[in-house]
Amino acid sequence: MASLRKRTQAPKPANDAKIAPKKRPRSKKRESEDYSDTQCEKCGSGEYPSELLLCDECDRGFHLFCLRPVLVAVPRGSWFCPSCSNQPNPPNLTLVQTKIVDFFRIQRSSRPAEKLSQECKKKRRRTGGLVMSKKRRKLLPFIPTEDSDRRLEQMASLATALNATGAEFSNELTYTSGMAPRSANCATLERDGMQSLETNNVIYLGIEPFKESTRCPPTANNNHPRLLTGLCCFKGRILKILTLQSSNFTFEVVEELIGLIEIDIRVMSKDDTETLNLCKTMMERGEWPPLMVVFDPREGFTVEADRCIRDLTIITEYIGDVDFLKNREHDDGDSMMTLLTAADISKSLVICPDKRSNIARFINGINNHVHGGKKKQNVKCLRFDVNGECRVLLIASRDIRKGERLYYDYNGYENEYPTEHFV
Ligand SMILES: C[S@@+](CC[C@H](N)C(=O)[O-])C[C@H]1O[C@@H](n2cnc3c(N)ncnc32)[C@H](O)[C@@H]1O
Repeated sequence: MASLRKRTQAPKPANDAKIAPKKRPRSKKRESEDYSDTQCEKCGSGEYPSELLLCDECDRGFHLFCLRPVLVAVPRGSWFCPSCSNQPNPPNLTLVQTKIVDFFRIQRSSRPAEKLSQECKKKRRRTGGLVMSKKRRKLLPFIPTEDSDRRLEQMASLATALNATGAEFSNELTYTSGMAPRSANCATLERDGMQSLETNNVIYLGIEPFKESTRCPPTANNNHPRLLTGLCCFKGRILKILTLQSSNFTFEVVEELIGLIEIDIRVMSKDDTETLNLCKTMMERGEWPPLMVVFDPREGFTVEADRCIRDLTIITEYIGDVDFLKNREHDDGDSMMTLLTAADISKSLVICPDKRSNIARFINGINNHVHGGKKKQNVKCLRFDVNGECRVLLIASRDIRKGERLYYDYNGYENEYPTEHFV
């Protein structure tokens, strides 16, 4: 089975075996040839042969990690090196802006865009300014750039990146025949419990050990059947709940979660759902998040903040075709995202943004293997239960300066996504 390289915030599925990338399988006529002395054209070394990729045209070798941008998996099908492929590098970043409105299917609204901006600011005022305990902080809507010409440039940059990668724009998860139906996206199936935007559950990830059966903590919502399994915090300790009986409020702790050093405190409420909907409505009307897609020779496409963005601001939802994980075991896409990790692995879902997507798939990842990699992180990837369906959001995890590049951790609880060669 090919290695399934996907970004995920969920624990690694039990049957998802990790296999190092293999040397590219050669076509039959080359079967007899000896490649043992192949060297990488970039670094000149023949080391790490399992990461050496051979060009199907010139037969020269390239380490996956020496390519720019870095390749994280051996591509399926033919692969041509930079000189044999016709792809310009960097790609041409010009796009006729008159087509932008059609490209993004912007609605010509009877309600002026400024009105939405005001609504958005009013909402921020309600939550901003106050000194609140961290667990009461709410998600914030993004604030679009005021200059409409600049917004067009932002949209053009995304349209260009989407065109270059052959993807169509979409701002909603898509359910296509032959893939997972919408009914498969059922948050109750989530193995580790989801946070509901409808409830007030507080999820903490921490480092303290704990092992015993105990009374249900007040933070767990006993009326909520979705939380029969999940994580919760009790007196500062992190518990993974196996059973939660609403009659006597007891639960069994199956696992202590040690080593999840990220302290993550979120209160989800109806307000957050409203905020998410506001962001979507703004985008439908051309009130765009202040983000610019740029091309970097080392990182490929990457996303920059085009104005300052405050901590906890919704940056974007992760969008693409929803499919069963089992259908994607041989997919070499580097942008697959976990949507649902079900106890029954055949029901687990992923988001595949290769055909339809938005700006989320161009946001780059931190290097999990270098000291200071985490410092670059300014975005968090969070999964939510929104009205019974799983959704993935990218949210600012601190204040972000104008011009700063956005990065998040492609690996949640495991290090399945290979980031060791990331800048
Ligand atoms: C989800 S895509 C992100 C967008 C991508 N840069 C592109 O051009 O389409 C993930 C891929 O981006 C590249 N990438 C992401 N983060 C990176 C980093 N910090 N350094 C170098 N390459 C990175 C890797 O090639 C990875 O396979």
